[in-house]
Amino acid sequence: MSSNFKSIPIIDVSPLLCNKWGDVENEGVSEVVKQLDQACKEAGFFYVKGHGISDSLIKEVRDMTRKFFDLPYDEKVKIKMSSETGFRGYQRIGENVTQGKADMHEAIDCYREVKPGMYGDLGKAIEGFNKWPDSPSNFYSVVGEYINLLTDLSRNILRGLALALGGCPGEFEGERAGDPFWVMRFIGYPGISDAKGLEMPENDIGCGAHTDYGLLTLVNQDDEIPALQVRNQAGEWIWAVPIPGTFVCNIGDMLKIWSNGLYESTLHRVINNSPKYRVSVAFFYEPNFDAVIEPLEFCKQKLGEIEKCERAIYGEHLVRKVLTNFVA
Ligand SMILES: N=C(N)NCCCC[C@H](N)C(=O)O
Ligand SMILES: O=C(O)CCC(=O)C(=O)O
Ligand SMILES: [Fe+2]
Repeated sequence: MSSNFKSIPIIDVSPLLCNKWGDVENEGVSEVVKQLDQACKEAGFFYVKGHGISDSLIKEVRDMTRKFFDLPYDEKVKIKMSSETGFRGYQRIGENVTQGKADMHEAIDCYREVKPGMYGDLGKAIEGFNKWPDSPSNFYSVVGEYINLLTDLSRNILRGLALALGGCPGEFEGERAGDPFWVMRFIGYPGISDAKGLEMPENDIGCGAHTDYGLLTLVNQDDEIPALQVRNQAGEWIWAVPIPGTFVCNIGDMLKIWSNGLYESTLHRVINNSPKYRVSVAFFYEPNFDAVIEPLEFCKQKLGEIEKCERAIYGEHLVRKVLTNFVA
Protein backbone atom coordinates (compact mmCIF):
# COMPACT_ATOMS: atom_id res chain seq x y z
CA MET A 1 0.00 0.00 0.00
CA SER A 2 1.12 3.56 -0.47
CA SER A 3 -0.56 6.91 -0.88
CA ASN A 4 -0.04 10.30 -2.40
CA PHE A 5 1.80 11.59 0.63
CA LYS A 6 3.38 15.01 0.20
CA SER A 7 5.62 14.98 3.23
CA ILE A 8 7.29 12.48 5.51
CA PRO A 9 6.11 12.31 9.12
CA ILE A 10 8.38 12.79 12.14
CA ILE A 11 7.93 10.23 14.91
CA ASP A 12 9.28 10.49 18.43
CA VAL A 13 10.11 6.89 19.27
CA SER A 14 11.25 7.51 22.86
CA PRO A 15 8.34 5.58 24.42
CA LEU A 16 9.62 2.48 22.60
CA LEU A 17 13.01 2.69 24.30
CA CYS A 18 11.79 2.13 27.86
CA ASN A 19 11.32 -1.60 27.52
CA LYS A 20 7.77 -1.47 28.79
CA TRP A 21 6.96 -4.19 26.36
CA GLY A 22 4.59 -6.07 28.63
CA ASP A 23 2.61 -2.88 28.87
CA VAL A 24 1.06 -2.51 25.47
CA GLU A 25 -1.64 -0.34 27.04
CA ASN A 26 0.98 2.26 27.95
CA GLU A 27 -0.30 5.50 26.49
CA GLY A 28 3.02 6.63 25.03
CA VAL A 29 3.59 3.27 23.39
CA SER A 30 0.15 3.07 21.84
CA GLU A 31 0.44 6.58 20.44
CA VAL A 32 3.79 5.82 18.74
CA VAL A 33 2.43 2.52 17.45
CA LYS A 34 -0.47 4.37 15.84
CA GLN A 35 1.87 6.86 14.20
CA LEU A 36 4.17 4.10 12.94
CA ASP A 37 1.26 2.22 11.46
CA GLN A 38 0.02 5.25 9.58
CA ALA A 39 3.49 6.24 8.34
CA CYS A 40 4.27 2.72 7.11
CA LYS A 41 0.95 2.36 5.32
CA GLU A 42 1.08 5.76 3.68
CA ALA A 43 4.73 6.38 2.92
CA GLY A 44 6.95 3.53 4.15
CA PHE A 45 9.19 6.36 5.35
CA PHE A 46 9.39 8.43 8.52
CA TYR A 47 11.92 10.51 10.46
CA VAL A 48 12.96 9.12 13.82
CA LYS A 49 13.50 11.51 16.70
CA GLY A 50 13.79 10.79 20.41
CA HIS A 51 16.11 7.89 19.53
CA GLY A 52 18.56 8.48 22.39
CA ILE A 53 21.69 8.48 20.22
CA SER A 54 23.90 11.50 20.79
CA ASP A 55 24.16 14.19 18.14
CA SER A 56 27.92 14.14 18.58
CA LEU A 57 28.22 10.44 17.67
CA ILE A 58 25.88 10.86 14.70
CA LYS A 59 27.97 13.74 13.44
CA GLU A 60 31.28 12.04 14.14
CA VAL A 61 30.31 9.08 11.96
CA ARG A 62 29.49 11.46 9.09
CA ASP A 63 32.66 13.50 9.64
CA MET A 64 34.84 10.38 9.51
CA THR A 65 33.09 9.32 6.33
CA ARG A 66 33.80 12.69 4.76
CA LYS A 67 37.47 12.49 5.83
CA PHE A 68 37.84 9.07 4.25
CA PHE A 69 36.36 10.16 0.91
CA ASP A 70 38.61 13.25 0.99
CA LEU A 71 41.68 10.98 0.80
CA PRO A 72 43.44 10.46 -2.54
CA TYR A 73 42.11 7.58 -4.64
CA ASP A 74 45.33 5.57 -4.03
CA GLU A 75 44.56 5.52 -0.32
CA LYS A 76 40.91 4.63 -0.72
CA VAL A 77 41.56 1.85 -3.16
CA LYS A 78 43.66 0.04 -0.52
CA ILE A 79 40.39 -1.28 0.85
CA LYS A 80 38.89 -1.98 -2.56
CA MET A 81 35.74 -4.04 -2.79
CA SER A 82 35.73 -7.06 -5.10
CA SER A 83 34.19 -10.49 -5.34
CA GLU A 84 37.30 -11.76 -3.43
CA THR A 85 36.52 -9.57 -0.42
CA GLY A 86 32.92 -10.76 -0.30
CA PHE A 87 31.86 -7.43 -1.86
CA ARG A 88 33.11 -5.64 1.26
CA GLY A 89 35.09 -2.43 0.94
CA TYR A 90 35.49 0.66 -1.20
CA GLN A 91 33.85 1.22 -4.57
CA ARG A 92 34.65 4.27 -6.67
CA ILE A 93 32.15 6.62 -8.28
CA GLY A 94 30.19 4.87 -11.02
CA GLU A 95 30.91 1.33 -9.83
CA ASN A 96 27.48 0.75 -8.28
CA VAL A 97 24.76 0.26 -10.84
CA THR A 98 21.04 0.84 -10.31
CA GLN A 99 18.50 0.07 -13.02
CA GLY A 100 21.27 -0.32 -15.56
CA LYS A 101 22.87 3.07 -14.89
CA ALA A 102 26.08 3.91 -13.06
CA ASP A 103 25.41 5.77 -9.83
CA MET A 104 27.24 9.00 -9.05
CA HIS A 105 28.44 7.90 -5.65
CA GLU A 106 31.40 6.27 -3.98
CA ALA A 107 30.91 4.05 -0.94
CA ILE A 108 32.29 1.60 1.57
CA ASP A 109 30.04 -1.45 1.90
CA CYS A 110 30.10 -3.51 5.09
CA TYR A 111 28.16 -6.60 6.10
CA ARG A 112 27.93 -8.51 9.31
CA GLU A 113 30.73 -11.06 9.34
CA VAL A 114 29.98 -14.33 7.52
CA LYS A 115 32.43 -17.11 8.43
CA PRO A 116 33.33 -19.65 5.74
CA GLY A 117 30.60 -22.24 5.37
CA MET A 118 28.36 -20.52 7.93
CA TYR A 119 25.29 -20.54 5.68
CA GLY A 120 26.52 -22.99 3.05
CA ASP A 121 26.04 -21.86 -0.54
CA LEU A 122 23.56 -19.21 0.55
CA GLY A 123 26.20 -16.96 2.12
CA LYS A 124 29.24 -17.84 0.03
CA ALA A 125 29.30 -14.67 -2.09
CA ILE A 126 29.62 -12.35 0.90
CA GLU A 127 31.82 -14.46 3.18
CA GLY A 128 34.63 -12.49 4.76
CA PHE A 129 35.64 -9.68 7.06
CA ASN A 130 34.99 -6.01 6.58
CA LYS A 131 37.63 -3.71 5.12
CA TRP A 132 37.72 -0.85 7.61
CA PRO A 133 39.74 2.25 6.71
CA ASP A 134 43.02 2.79 8.64
CA SER A 135 42.39 6.48 8.38
CA PRO A 136 40.76 8.18 10.21
CA SER A 137 42.45 5.99 12.81
CA ASN A 138 39.48 5.66 15.15
CA PHE A 139 37.09 4.73 12.32
CA TYR A 140 36.36 1.20 13.48
CA SER A 141 36.06 1.93 17.19
CA VAL A 142 33.51 4.68 16.60
CA VAL A 143 31.58 2.69 14.01
CA GLY A 144 31.50 -0.41 16.20
CA GLU A 145 29.72 1.52 18.93
CA TYR A 146 27.39 3.10 16.37
CA ILE A 147 26.41 -0.32 15.00
CA ASN A 148 25.55 -1.59 18.48
CA LEU A 149 23.40 1.44 19.24
CA LEU A 150 21.59 1.35 15.90
CA THR A 151 20.97 -2.36 16.27
CA ASP A 152 19.24 -1.79 19.63
CA LEU A 153 17.29 1.16 18.28
CA SER A 154 16.14 -0.81 15.24
CA ARG A 155 15.05 -3.73 17.40
CA ASN A 156 12.93 -1.38 19.50
CA ILE A 157 11.35 0.27 16.46
CA LEU A 158 10.63 -3.17 15.03
CA ARG A 159 8.85 -4.17 18.24
CA GLY A 160 6.67 -1.12 17.76
CA LEU A 161 6.02 -2.15 14.16
CA ALA A 162 5.10 -5.68 15.27
CA LEU A 163 2.44 -4.17 17.52
CA ALA A 164 1.34 -1.83 14.76
CA LEU A 165 0.74 -4.80 12.49
CA GLY A 166 -1.39 -6.43 15.17
CA GLY A 167 1.16 -8.95 16.44
CA CYS A 168 2.95 -9.31 19.74
CA PRO A 169 6.10 -7.23 20.39
CA GLY A 170 8.39 -10.24 19.93
CA GLU A 171 6.95 -11.26 16.56
CA PHE A 172 10.28 -10.64 14.81
CA GLU A 173 12.50 -12.23 17.43
CA GLY A 174 13.72 -15.84 17.33
CA GLU A 175 14.22 -17.41 13.94
CA ARG A 176 12.77 -14.41 12.11
CA ALA A 177 15.11 -11.62 13.21
CA GLY A 178 16.37 -12.55 16.67
CA ASP A 179 19.91 -12.80 15.30
CA PRO A 180 19.64 -9.90 12.86
CA PHE A 181 21.94 -9.52 9.91
CA TRP A 182 23.12 -5.98 9.19
CA VAL A 183 24.50 -4.05 6.26
CA MET A 184 26.13 -0.66 6.34
CA ARG A 185 27.03 1.79 3.61
CA PHE A 186 29.18 4.89 3.98
CA ILE A 187 28.33 6.97 0.95
CA GLY A 188 29.71 10.08 -0.73
CA TYR A 189 27.92 11.97 -3.49
CA PRO A 190 29.99 14.50 -5.42
CA GLY A 191 28.50 17.92 -5.96
CA ILE A 192 27.64 19.01 -9.46
CA SER A 193 30.89 20.73 -10.36
CA ASP A 194 33.26 18.02 -9.05
CA ALA A 195 31.29 15.42 -10.95
CA LYS A 196 32.07 17.12 -14.25
CA GLY A 197 35.81 17.07 -13.54
CA LEU A 198 35.79 13.29 -13.26
CA GLU A 199 34.90 12.77 -16.91
CA MET A 200 32.10 10.44 -16.01
CA PRO A 201 29.13 10.23 -18.32
CA GLU A 202 27.04 13.19 -17.33
CA ASN A 203 24.65 11.96 -14.73
CA ASP A 204 23.15 13.75 -11.81
CA ILE A 205 21.68 10.63 -10.24
CA GLY A 206 23.61 9.94 -7.04
CA CYS A 207 21.72 6.70 -6.57
CA GLY A 208 18.99 5.49 -8.88
CA ALA A 209 15.49 4.49 -7.76
CA HIS A 210 15.53 1.36 -5.64
CA THR A 211 13.98 -0.26 -2.61
CA ASP A 212 15.99 -1.48 0.37
CA TYR A 213 16.33 -5.20 0.91
CA GLY A 214 15.71 -6.04 4.54
CA LEU A 215 13.57 -4.82 7.42
CA LEU A 216 14.44 -1.25 8.39
CA THR A 217 16.92 1.33 7.13
CA LEU A 218 18.22 4.19 9.27
CA VAL A 219 19.87 6.94 7.22
CA ASN A 220 22.18 9.46 8.85
CA GLN A 221 22.22 12.18 6.23
CA ASP A 222 24.22 15.34 5.76
CA ASP A 223 22.63 18.25 7.62
CA GLU A 224 22.59 20.74 4.81
CA ILE A 225 21.97 19.19 1.44
CA PRO A 226 18.52 17.98 0.36
CA ALA A 227 19.13 15.02 -1.95
CA LEU A 228 17.08 12.01 -0.88
CA GLN A 229 13.72 11.69 -2.62
CA VAL A 230 10.88 9.26 -1.98
CA ARG A 231 8.30 8.27 -4.58
CA ASN A 232 4.61 8.47 -3.76
CA GLN A 233 1.90 6.49 -5.47
CA ALA A 234 1.26 9.18 -8.06
CA GLY A 235 4.92 8.92 -9.06
CA GLU A 236 5.90 12.29 -7.55
CA TRP A 237 9.29 12.56 -5.89
CA ILE A 238 8.96 13.90 -2.35
CA TRP A 239 12.07 15.35 -0.73
CA ALA A 240 13.26 13.85 2.52
CA VAL A 241 14.92 17.14 3.50
CA PRO A 242 17.56 16.86 6.21
CA ILE A 243 16.20 17.36 9.72
CA PRO A 244 19.20 17.64 12.04
CA GLY A 245 19.17 15.16 14.91
CA THR A 246 16.90 12.67 13.15
CA PHE A 247 17.39 9.48 11.16
CA VAL A 248 15.36 8.81 8.06
CA CYS A 249 13.80 5.39 8.55
CA ASN A 250 12.24 3.26 5.83
CA ILE A 251 10.76 -0.18 5.34
CA GLY A 252 12.66 -2.83 3.38
CA ASP A 253 11.49 -5.63 1.08
CA MET A 254 11.41 -8.32 3.80
CA LEU A 255 9.11 -6.33 6.06
CA LYS A 256 6.86 -5.71 3.09
CA ILE A 257 6.55 -9.48 2.62
CA TRP A 258 6.03 -10.25 6.32
CA SER A 259 3.33 -7.56 6.46
CA ASN A 260 1.69 -9.02 3.34
CA GLY A 261 2.12 -5.69 1.57
CA LEU A 262 0.38 -3.68 4.29
CA TYR A 263 3.65 -1.81 4.62
CA GLU A 264 5.47 -0.69 1.53
CA SER A 265 9.19 -0.84 0.76
CA THR A 266 9.01 2.48 -1.02
CA LEU A 267 11.13 3.48 -4.01
CA HIS A 268 13.64 6.22 -3.32
CA ARG A 269 16.63 7.82 -5.03
CA VAL A 270 19.34 10.37 -4.38
CA ILE A 271 20.11 13.44 -6.47
CA ASN A 272 22.78 15.82 -5.28
CA ASN A 273 22.17 18.93 -7.32
CA SER A 274 24.17 21.11 -4.97
CA PRO A 275 27.78 22.12 -5.55
CA LYS A 276 28.71 20.56 -2.19
CA TYR A 277 29.91 17.02 -1.61
CA ARG A 278 27.23 15.12 0.37
CA VAL A 279 27.80 12.24 2.74
CA SER A 280 25.32 9.83 4.24
CA VAL A 281 25.63 6.69 6.30
CA ALA A 282 22.93 4.06 5.88
CA PHE A 283 22.43 1.28 8.42
CA PHE A 284 20.28 -1.63 7.29
CA TYR A 285 18.69 -3.82 9.97
CA GLU A 286 17.84 -7.15 8.43
CA PRO A 287 16.25 -10.51 9.26
CA ASN A 288 18.33 -13.54 10.26
CA PHE A 289 20.43 -14.33 7.21
CA ASP A 290 18.74 -17.67 6.59
CA ALA A 291 15.22 -16.58 7.57
CA VAL A 292 12.32 -17.71 5.41
CA ILE A 293 10.01 -14.78 4.86
CA GLU A 294 6.32 -15.23 4.08
CA PRO A 295 3.26 -13.17 4.94
CA LEU A 296 2.39 -13.46 8.63
CA GLU A 297 -0.91 -15.16 9.33
CA PHE A 298 -2.43 -12.14 11.09
CA CYS A 299 -1.43 -9.89 8.20
CA LYS A 300 -3.02 -12.25 5.71
CA GLN A 301 -6.22 -12.21 7.74
CA LYS A 302 -6.36 -8.43 7.41
CA LEU A 303 -6.47 -8.83 3.65
CA GLY A 304 -9.13 -11.52 3.45
CA GLU A 305 -6.69 -14.44 3.66
CA ILE A 306 -5.11 -13.44 0.38
CA GLU A 307 -1.36 -13.79 0.13
CA LYS A 308 -0.18 -10.65 -1.65
CA CYS A 309 3.56 -11.19 -1.47
CA GLU A 310 5.75 -14.09 -2.48
CA ARG A 311 7.93 -16.02 -0.09
CA ALA A 312 11.67 -15.27 -0.02
CA ILE A 313 14.81 -16.26 1.82
CA TYR A 314 16.52 -13.11 3.04
CA GLY A 315 20.13 -14.18 2.31
CA GLU A 316 19.15 -15.24 -1.19
CA HIS A 317 17.49 -11.89 -1.87
CA LEU A 318 20.50 -9.96 -0.54
CA VAL A 319 23.06 -11.95 -2.50
CA ARG A 320 21.02 -11.69 -5.71
CA LYS A 321 20.98 -7.89 -5.29
CA VAL A 322 24.67 -7.64 -4.41
CA LEU A 323 25.67 -9.73 -7.42
CA THR A 324 23.76 -7.47 -9.80
CA ASN A 325 24.79 -4.15 -8.24
CA PHE A 326 28.24 -4.16 -9.75
CA VAL A 327 27.76 -5.55 -13.23
CA ALA A 328 28.52 -2.72 -15.60
N1 LIG B 1 21.47 -2.14 0.56
C1 LIG B 1 21.00 -1.19 -0.21
N2 LIG B 1 19.80 -0.77 -0.18
N3 LIG B 1 21.84 -0.64 -1.08
C2 LIG B 1 21.45 0.33 -2.02
C3 LIG B 1 22.50 0.42 -3.07
C4 LIG B 1 22.08 1.18 -4.29
C5 LIG B 1 20.99 0.54 -5.02
C6 LIG B 1 21.42 -0.72 -5.71
N4 LIG B 1 22.32 -0.46 -6.81
C7 LIG B 1 20.20 -1.46 -6.23
O1 LIG B 1 19.94 -1.41 -7.42
O2 LIG B 1 19.51 -2.07 -5.41
O1 LIG C 1 22.05 8.62 0.81
C1 LIG C 1 20.88 8.50 1.15
O2 LIG C 1 20.26 9.43 1.66
C2 LIG C 1 20.14 7.19 0.96
C3 LIG C 1 20.98 6.05 0.48
C4 LIG C 1 20.18 4.83 0.12
O3 LIG C 1 19.01 4.91 -0.20
C5 LIG C 1 20.80 3.48 0.18
O4 LIG C 1 22.03 3.38 0.29
O5 LIG C 1 20.07 2.48 0.13
FE1 LIG D 1 18.09 2.95 -0.12
